[in-house]
Amino acid sequence: MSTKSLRTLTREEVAKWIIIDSKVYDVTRFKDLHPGGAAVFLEEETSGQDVTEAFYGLHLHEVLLRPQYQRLQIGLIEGEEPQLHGNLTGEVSKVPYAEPSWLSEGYHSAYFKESHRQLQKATRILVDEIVYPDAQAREQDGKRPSQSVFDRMAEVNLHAMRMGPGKHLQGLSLMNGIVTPEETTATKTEDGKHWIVNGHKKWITNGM
Ligand code: HEM
Repeated sequence: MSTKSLRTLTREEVAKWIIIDSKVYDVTRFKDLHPGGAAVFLEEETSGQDVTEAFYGLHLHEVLLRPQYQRLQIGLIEGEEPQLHGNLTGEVSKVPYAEPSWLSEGYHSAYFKESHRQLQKATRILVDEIVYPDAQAREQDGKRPSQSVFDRMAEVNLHAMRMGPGKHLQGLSLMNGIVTPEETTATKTEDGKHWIVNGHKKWITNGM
């Protein structure tokens, strides 16, 4: 007979485990705190079962990424790999209408060029990697956003860009040089009758 000491489990305990995308969660203690009620975990088709479909029908993937729920995971089903991932860093969401149309696949815009896409992507990476994790952690401890987040935003001159176009952008490297601030000049012709405008006009009220 094997001498390996095994943990003794009650049938009730095992029934409190559920599988979501190959990950095993122990919801014994959590069940009474569950916003959707404890009853869902006691049903025959939930307790001890693979509830991936039911879970994703009622929750966002992000729920499982919250630290207090990550802690509920006690294991992984042998030989299986989780298949469902949230948004990858910097990627555009594939959820219909979750993104502005100019970012969606197959959409061509007369206004947005490659440089706009590069700026959008770099900004999203910064938000995904620096801003979002800090926001989640501050949500937990109730403290103010970390100074390091503001510093990283300032490094790429994000604060300056958020103030819109203007002189304050002159000479700055924006988002590590992805965007170059343009200077528009207006000089009078020699006869003083006309203006010569150099640069790009981005907005024309009433199209006039
Ligand atoms: C580890 C497992 C689970 C966790 C961490 C969890 C967490 C949560 C959270 C945080 C909410 C609040 C709403 C939200 O933020 O989305 C919620 C709501 C809910 N959950 Fe769960 N849940 C789990 C499993 C399940 C399962 C297996 C079912 C059913 C089969 C279920 C059914 C519901 C229902 C019915 C609601 C209420 C939805 C509403 O009011 O619109 N949950 N759950």
